[in-house]
Amino acid sequence: MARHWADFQYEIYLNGMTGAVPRLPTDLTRLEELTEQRLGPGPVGYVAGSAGDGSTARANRAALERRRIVPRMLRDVQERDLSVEVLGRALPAPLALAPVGVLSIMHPEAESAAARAAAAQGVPFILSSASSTPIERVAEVMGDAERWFQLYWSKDLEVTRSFLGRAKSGGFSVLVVTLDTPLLAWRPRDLDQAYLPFLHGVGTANYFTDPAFRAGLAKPVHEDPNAAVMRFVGLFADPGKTWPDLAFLRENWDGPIVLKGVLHPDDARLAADAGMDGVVVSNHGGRQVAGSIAAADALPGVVRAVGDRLAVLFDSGVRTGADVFKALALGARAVLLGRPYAYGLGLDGQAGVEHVIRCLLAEFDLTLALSGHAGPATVGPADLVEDPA
Ligand SMILES: Cc1cc2nc3c(=O)[nH]c(=O)nc-3n(C[C@H](O)[C@H](O)[C@H](O)COP(=O)(O)O)c2cc1C
Ligand SMILES: CCCCCCC(=O)C(=O)O
Repeated sequence: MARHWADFQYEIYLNGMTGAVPRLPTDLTRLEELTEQRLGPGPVGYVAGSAGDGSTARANRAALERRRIVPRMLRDVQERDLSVEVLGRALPAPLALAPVGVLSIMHPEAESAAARAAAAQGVPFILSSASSTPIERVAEVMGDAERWFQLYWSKDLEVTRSFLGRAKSGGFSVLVVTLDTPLLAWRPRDLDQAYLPFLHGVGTANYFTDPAFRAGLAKPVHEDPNAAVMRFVGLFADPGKTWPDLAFLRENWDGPIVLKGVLHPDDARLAADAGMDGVVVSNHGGRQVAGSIAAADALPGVVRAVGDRLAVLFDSGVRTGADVFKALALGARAVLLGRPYAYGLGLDGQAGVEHVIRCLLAEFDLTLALSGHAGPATVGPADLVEDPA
């Protein structure tokens, strides 16, 4: 019998009989405010902030909220199975943790704690190439759990080659290539505080320990940390890349490749034509193009264009189990979760991330059941209407 994620609610109520209440809120939309109270304004601003006037981040939420579920009754939802197949992998639920860089600003155990939490709950962890923890150290704590690697496609070919090799050796099986960050966007919340973690003593150890990255430095990182930071900022991405360049990645990675940050159906078609295996419909949580289309509004067009050729994943704005349901109804195979798990990490380390995963999936399980579905396979556009308001 498949795991019933909804049982978490009775675990909470039963614990309550001894007077215990959850350490963190079960409504994940409350985590941001709590993190803000507990951690300094710089780190929280970096995580919570977005591009320009914040309109894209707001639009992400509005596009999900505008769509309403129309529940169906009397459909035998006693036994439920949330598992899905994504890119040839059997996942216990349609969820993965999105790549989030420099997690040490949230918690000293950073990516290791988040990866342990994902592994404990059976959810894939997508390690950012801008992580505070080297690939190898994250791999060590993950046992044989599912792990994917996110690549910022560097200007330096040798650094890219080195990352691909290290990720492969560490058992990372899917490559997620982020396309929407060839430059860092205009982010007023960080600018007003003149705070960017990478320039404020929070190194990306993943780069700083990389042999190809270090080979380009005149002095060891500890002797000239500023030079290391400037080399990172100068090469982490490459605004000069174009679609034909994907051939290099296809030749140098033998597992599935997923392009993250696709919003236009034509870009999704180009991804399929380039031999990619999937796309993440995402606007980077509203952190890149202020004024861009909400990710949930872009999803149906991408699904129509390539849903039969590529695995279509989704992120940006997912905060509730109902959001996961809505993304699937719009055609996503699975969703990635960003900020909420970073807040969970900041508030309670590994336990906080596990709490976030369990709350989200319990609520998703209940949303499915209460809407008349025993699993993700039967969820579709007919389950949603657009709120006219
Ligand atoms: C603090 C922070 C750092 C991020 N770092 C990365 C990164 O290193 N690589 C990447 O592809 N996306 C990165 N993202 C974007 C996430 O992967 C994801 O697309 C986004 O957070 C989803 O939106 P949500 O936060 O509303 O769930 C980052 C997001 C945040 C909030
Ligand atoms: C100058 C390095 C920027 C890394 C971007 C990390 C990220 O994806 C985000 O902040 O969003």
